[in-house]
Amino acid sequence: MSKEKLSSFWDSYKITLEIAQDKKYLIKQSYFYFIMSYVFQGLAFAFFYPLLNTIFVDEFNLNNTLFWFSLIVILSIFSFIFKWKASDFNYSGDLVETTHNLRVKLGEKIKTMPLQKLYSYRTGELNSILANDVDSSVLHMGIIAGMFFEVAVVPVVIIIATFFIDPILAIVLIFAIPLAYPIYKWKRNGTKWEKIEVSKANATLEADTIEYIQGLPVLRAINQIGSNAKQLQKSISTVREIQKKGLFGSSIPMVVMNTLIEFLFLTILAIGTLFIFKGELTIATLLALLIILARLSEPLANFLAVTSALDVMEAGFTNIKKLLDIKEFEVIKPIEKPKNFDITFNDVSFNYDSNNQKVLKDFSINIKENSLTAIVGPSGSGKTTITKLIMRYADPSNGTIKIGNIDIKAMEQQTLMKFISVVFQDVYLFDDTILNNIRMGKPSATDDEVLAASKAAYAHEFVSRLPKGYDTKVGEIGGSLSGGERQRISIARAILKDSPIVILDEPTSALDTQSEVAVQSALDELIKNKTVIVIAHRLTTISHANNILVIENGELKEQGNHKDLVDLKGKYYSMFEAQQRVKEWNINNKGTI
Ligand SMILES: Nc1ncnc2c1ncn2[C@@H]1O[C@H](COP(=O)(O)OP(=O)(O)OP(=O)(O)O)[C@@H](O)[C@H]1O
Repeated sequence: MSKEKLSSFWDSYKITLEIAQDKKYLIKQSYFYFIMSYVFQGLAFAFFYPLLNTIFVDEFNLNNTLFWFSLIVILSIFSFIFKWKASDFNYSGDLVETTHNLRVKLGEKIKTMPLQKLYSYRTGELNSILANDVDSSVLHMGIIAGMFFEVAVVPVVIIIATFFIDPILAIVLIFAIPLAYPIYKWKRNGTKWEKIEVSKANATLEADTIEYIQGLPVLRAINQIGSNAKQLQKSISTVREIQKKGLFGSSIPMVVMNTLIEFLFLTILAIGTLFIFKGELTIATLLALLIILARLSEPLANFLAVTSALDVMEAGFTNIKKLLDIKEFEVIKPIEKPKNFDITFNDVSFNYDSNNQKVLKDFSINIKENSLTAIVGPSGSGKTTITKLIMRYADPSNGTIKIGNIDIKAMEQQTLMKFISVVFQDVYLFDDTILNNIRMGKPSATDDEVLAASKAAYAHEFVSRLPKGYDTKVGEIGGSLSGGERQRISIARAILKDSPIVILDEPTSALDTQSEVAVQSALDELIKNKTVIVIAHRLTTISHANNILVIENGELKEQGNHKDLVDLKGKYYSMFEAQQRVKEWNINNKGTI
C-alpha cells in the first residue's frame, strides 16, 4: 500500500482557491450559499417534529399546525434559492473557466520549469495530469462540494435544532447519524490508496502507450513487436489489479452502510412502537425520528458512493500540487545584459538529480566570441551536459557559467534562450506547415524573411517540390522528409532566429554523404559571425575549429587547435589516429563485404 499522503479536502480547497485566481471569490460565495442552503434544509427537517406534535396532540389546533407547516415551507424555499445560487457557479461556466485557468497555469509551469525537472516526467505522465487530473479534481471539486456540505451541515443543524425542541430525541439522533462516519472513514481508508495508485498506474500506462506507438516502427524493423508490448501489457494488468482491489475495498462498506441504515430503521420502529405502547414516547416523536432518518439516509448513502470521486479528486490534486510546487529558476538581481558573447565556465561541478556522481568536475573553459569551439571526447564524457548547462538546463552545484562576463543566473530564461540557437541530431518538427515550422525561429518574421532563411539553409529547393510547397503540413507528408531535409528546416529556423550563440549537437553524424554536404553548407551559413560550439565525434569535421576541448570523465584534458593537439600527441592525437585508421580500412575494404 502506498504511504504517499493524499491532499486533504482542506488542501484541495486551498489549491482550488489558489488556482481560481479571479474566480476565487465566486467559489467562496458558492460554498457559502451551499452551507446556507443546508442550514435551512436542516432546520426544515428538525421542524417536522413540532409539526407532527401539533397534529398528534389531543387538542388539535389548526393555527399551530399551519404555523409550523408554513415555517417548513419557507425554510425549504430559502434552501432551494440558496442551492440554486450556489449551483450557478457550475452552470454559468465559472467552473469550466477555473479548470481552464488551471490548465493554463500548469502549461506556464511546464514552459518555465527547469528542464531537468521537466525531463524527470515522462510525456504520458504530464499528459495525464493536464488532461485527466485537472478535470477529475476541479470539476469534481465543484460538483462534489454540494454533496459534501449536505452531509456535513444538515445532520449538525438537525441535532442542534432538535436539542432545543426535545433533548431526548436529539440524543437518539446523535447516536444514529454519526454511525455513518466510521463507515465513511472505513471506506475512504480502504480506497484512498487505490485512487492515487490508479492515477499513477494510468499515467504510466499512458506513457508506455505513447512510447510503444512511437517505438513501433523500430520494433517492427527488428521484429521485436512482442518484447516491448510486454511492458505495456504489464501496465494494463497493473491498472486492472489496483482497480479490482479498490472496488473490493469500497463495495463492502457501501453494502454495510445500506444494510445498517435499513437495520437502524427497523430497530427504531420496533423500539419506538414498544415505547409508544408503554406510554413513554409519542407517535409524533417516533414519526419525526423516522422522517428525519429517511430524509438523511439517501444523501448519506449517496455520499458514500461519491467519496470515490473525492478520492480521485484528491489524488489528482496531489499530482497537480507536486507539479505546481516545482520551483522555477531563481533569477539573481540585478538582471543584466551581456555586452559580448564570450562564454566562460569557472570551476563548474554538476551532477544530475537522479545520480550523485559528478558529470562535470571543477570544469573551467573560456570560449571567445565569434569563435568556433569543438567539444570532443568519449561517449558519456559530458559533452552534451556542457551545452545543456549553457542553456540553464539545471544549475551547477558549484561554480559559475557566464556569457559576456554576466552570470547566466542573472538573465531571464527567455532572454538567455534568445541568445542561443541549437541544432540537434534529431529534429523535432511540429504538425504545422513547413512555413510555420521555420517561422518558429522568429514568430514575427514575414513570409519573405522565412523564404530567405530557407534559401540560406539550402531547404528552398526541396520545399518547393512538396505538394503544397511551404504550405505543406508536416503531418500530411508523414515521415517522407529525409533526415537531411529535416535538418535543413531546423537550420533555417536557427538562421531566422539569428542568435549570437549557436550550439550544434552532432547535427550531421547520422546523415549520408550527400545530405551531409547540403547540411554542412547550410551550417556554414548559420554560423557566420557567431559564437559556435559544436559537439563532434568525427574529428575531421572539426579540424578547422579555433579551439578543440578534449573532455574525459567530465574533466578538460586537452585544448588547442587541431595542429597543436596533433603535435601534443596526447588523447586527441590517439582519437584522431584511430579514426584515420578506420577510415583507411574502410577505403581499402570498400566493396569486399
Ligand atoms: N538526464 C540525465 N540523468 C542522469 N544522468 C544523465 C542524464 N543525462 C546524461 N547523464 C549521464 O551524464 C553523463 C554525461 O552525459 P552526456 O550526455 O553529457 O555525455 P556525452 O559526452 O554527450 O555522451 P554522447 O557522446 O554519448 O552523447 C553520462 O554518464 C550520462 O549517462
